[in-house]
Amino acid sequence: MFIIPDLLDTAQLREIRTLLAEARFSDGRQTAGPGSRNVKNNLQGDPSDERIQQVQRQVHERLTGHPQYRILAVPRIVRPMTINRYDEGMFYGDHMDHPLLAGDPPARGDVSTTVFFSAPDEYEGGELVVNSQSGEPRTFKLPPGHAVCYPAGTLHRVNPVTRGSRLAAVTVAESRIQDVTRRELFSDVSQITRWVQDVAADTPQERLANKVYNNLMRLWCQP
Ligand SMILES: O=C(O)CCC(=O)C(=O)O
Ligand SMILES: [Fe+2]
Repeated sequence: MFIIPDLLDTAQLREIRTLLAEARFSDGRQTAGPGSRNVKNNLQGDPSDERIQQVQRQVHERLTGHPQYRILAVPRIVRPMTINRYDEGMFYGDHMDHPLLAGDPPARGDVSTTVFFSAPDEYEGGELVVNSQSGEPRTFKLPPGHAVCYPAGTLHRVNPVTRGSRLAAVTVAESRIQDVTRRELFSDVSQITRWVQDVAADTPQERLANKVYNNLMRLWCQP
């Protein structure tokens, strides 16, 4: 699980909020699977609305190009963003994101992401609660523009919003490395390799670090 601070800057957030103020939203239950239909009560941006498409594209581009996301999620396929809105009384109860993502190309769900658009003081409730591997749940109510990524196989929920409205974008990605422990180890190795490349360019140590990194990639990464 990791946080990407300031994935979106103030100007982008302002533009997104302006677009979403006018955009069409429809009942999120329409896209819920059988396992989550009864616990889902939110609104989703209508993907046929040009304003929604613009927000989807902008956030997707920022996320998929972000160095921290690339290193930590090792994404292969990142699904289009879904724009979620929770007005007063809305929530999304405990559920898991679907392991197989329909679409072209089909993908496996490995890493889920929420990008927060609303400031924490604009709404009450609405926390994203993610059950971690150890069973101790973690609660997120992040500043606008921040993102949180967590393994798609963890149970999570959005608490009922009791005042105001909560806007966020979510997506699920297939990682080049399915196993979460390997993914973390690979991210660590890629970070230390970059550091060695910086401080010890053209040394046997750099060549060794590159070798380990490349061979781990060959061993674990799906092309
Ligand atoms: O809005 C969120 O933060 C997460 C929503 C969610 O879990 C989902 O759309 O699958
Ligand atoms: Fe979810």
